[in-house]
This record gives sequence, structure tokens and C-alpha cells, in this order.
Amino acid sequence: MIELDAIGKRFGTVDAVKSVSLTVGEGEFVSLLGPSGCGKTTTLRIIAGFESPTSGRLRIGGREMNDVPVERRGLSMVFQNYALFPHLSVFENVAFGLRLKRVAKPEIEERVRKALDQVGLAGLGERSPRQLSGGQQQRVSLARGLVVNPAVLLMDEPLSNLDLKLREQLRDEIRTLQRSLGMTAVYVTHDQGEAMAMSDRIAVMHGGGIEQVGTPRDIYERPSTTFVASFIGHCNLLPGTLDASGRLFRTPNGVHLRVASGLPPSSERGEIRLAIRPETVRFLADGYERAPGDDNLISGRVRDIVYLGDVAQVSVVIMTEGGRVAETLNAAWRIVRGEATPTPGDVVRLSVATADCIPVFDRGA
Ligand SMILES: Nc1ncnc2c1ncn2[C@@H]1O[C@H](COP(=O)(O)OP(=O)(O)OP(=O)(O)O)[C@@H](O)[C@H]1O
Repeated sequence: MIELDAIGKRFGTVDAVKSVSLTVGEGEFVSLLGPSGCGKTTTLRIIAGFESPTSGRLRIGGREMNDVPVERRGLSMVFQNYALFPHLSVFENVAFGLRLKRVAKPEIEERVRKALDQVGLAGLGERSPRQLSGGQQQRVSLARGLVVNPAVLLMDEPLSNLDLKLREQLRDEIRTLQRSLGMTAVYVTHDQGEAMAMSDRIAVMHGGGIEQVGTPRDIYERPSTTFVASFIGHCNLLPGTLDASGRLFRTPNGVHLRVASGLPPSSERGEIRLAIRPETVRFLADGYERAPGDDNLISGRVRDIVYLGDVAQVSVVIMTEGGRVAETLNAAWRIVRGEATPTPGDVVRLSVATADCIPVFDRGA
């Protein structure tokens, strides 16, 4: 449905977007996720037609769009700040696009009522936007986007002005509506939880480029770059090098870990690190001298423990076979009521599956 082919955008000397290629399928919900300034809004504005790319091609529904004006692209955009007309009623705000298109009056009536109904605002059409809460105002702007039956709905941080509870409620509503209408959606956010909960796929952006595209689960469980591993959730990132087979990782302090394969060709790689999610580290019962199956066995001493309610974050200083002190590894200890947790100074044995030791590389911004 949407194809970005090596899209770039330069403002003066700033490369806001660098050779972004991305395909969004019909009916798919894709998020552009990344920190402030990484180029996600600019990418969305290029899809919308508010900015023209400096390089690359954009196609929507198979049609070249580079020179097509905003209003002929068949899409709607929902903004962070709602962008409602304060002097028009809720009804008129939603009807605005239809009036521009000279849709007949009775049809406008019907479509606006339906759109207000879809976003849970039935009966509030005569109010002024000023008489609505932030969440209700964002619902109006969503209804205004939906009422024109767009092939594509673009959303730029639509929930970031709302409080947490409302954000969670609205994100579920938007997702349900998008699915039931079968609309294609591109959603910009810097909130990883939002991207995870809503998206079919996530494109993680950094420094104007895409670092990785994948399902929320791919991105979390199989990060391919250092940035993705650290931006999404918590992650240990051990320094070190891979041997020639690509299956054994060595840290500068002499810790050896067998790893998952699957790094891209060496030409693309910068510095390598080993990504290990804390919850994939298992604590072995006393007396274990070997890790189960093919897993890595790690011995260490507990340095610190932080209680977080459902889990405790345990930082363990790894000890090499020669008894030397090496890198620190954070592990998540699942709290069970009434059971003791490790305490600082304890010697522990840990195991991590080979498949959960993931070499990642630094793509560089
Ligand atoms: N009109 C503009 N003129 C000059 N520079 C711009 C313009 N718009 C964006 N930029 C720059 O391009 C880069 C990317 O901006 P963009 O707004 O796309 O990032 P973003 O990821 O959406 O960030 P945020 O979450 O803060 O909105 C930034 O360095 C920004 O300062």
C-alpha cells in the first residue's frame, strides 16, 4: 500500500531522513518508533505530502506520489495537538473535509454521526472543542480523519498529550477501530510500549535512518543493532569480539559465551556487543556444575539487588573459570511471595540459552 524507496530529506545541512526504505501492506499498522529528532515526523510528513523528499521515491497504492498534492493522496492525518478549529462545533470540525469535497448535506449528516459514534462521542456534536477534555478532543480529530474513508490513516504522536490511563484506553480503541475498518495505518511515537501494543510491525528509527523493521516480538527478542537492544526494554550489552566461526563471543575479561548466529555480513558491522535480556538469565539451584543442554553456564557473585515488585533486578559480577572477576550481568529474579531472593555477596550459578545471547552491531547514527 505504501512504499518508501530510499527516501531522504535534507533541511539545509541537516539530513533529517537518510535513505529510508519501508513497505506498509494494505490493512497493516506500522509504527515509526524512535527518540526525539530521529526523523520519524519528517518521514510521516513526506508520506502525507506536507514535505517533499530530497531523494527517493514514494508510492501509495502503486501510484507514484512524489508530485501529488496532499489532498489527492487519499489519506488522513491525526496530529499530536488535535488541530481542531476552536470556533467550529465538534460536528462542523468533523464535517469540514466533507464540505470541502462538496458532499451532499444529508450524506454529511449521516457520515459525521457515524464517525462520532465510532469514536465514542455520539451526542456531543453541538459542543465546542473548548468544552471537551483532551481525550475527547483527540477523539474528534480521529473522527475527522475517519470520516473521509481514507485508504491510509497517518498519526503523529496522537496520544502524547494525554495521561497514562487515557493513553492506554485510546490506543486500544484506535487499534480496534483500525482493524475493524481494515485501514492501513502509519503511527509515529517515541513510546515503545505504545508501539509494541498497537503495531503489526515496528520500524525503529535512529539518526534519520531505520535500524530494524519487524514485529514487536522480533524487535524485542531478536534486536539486530545495539541501539534497538538498548532503546527497547532493558538489555545487557557486553563488549567483546566474535571468533571466526561467528558462534563464540569473548569479552575483554575472558568470559566466553556461545551465541546465536545471524549477524549481517561483516561489511555492515561496526563494533559488536552481546545483547542478553535480563529475563533470559536463569538462576540455577545450588550444586549445579553444568548448565542444562546447550546453554551457557555463568558463575558470579551478587553485587546488588533492586526490588521492583514482580521481579528483582540482580546485578551479578561474572567470575571466569580462572576465578577472575569480569563483566557485570543484570538478571531478573522472578519474585515469589514468601521466598527469599539472593543477597549481595552470594555466589550464584546462572544459565543463558545460546539462542538468547545475541550479537548486535553498532550501525552508527
Ligand atoms: N523544517 C525543518 N527545518 C530544519 N530542520 C528540521 C525541520 N524539520 C525537522 N528538522 C530537523 O530534522 C531532524 C528530524 O526531525 P523530526 O521532527 O522528523 O524528528 P522526530 O523523530 O519526529 O522528533 P520529535 O519526536 O521530537 O518530533 C531534527 O534534527 C530536526 O531538528
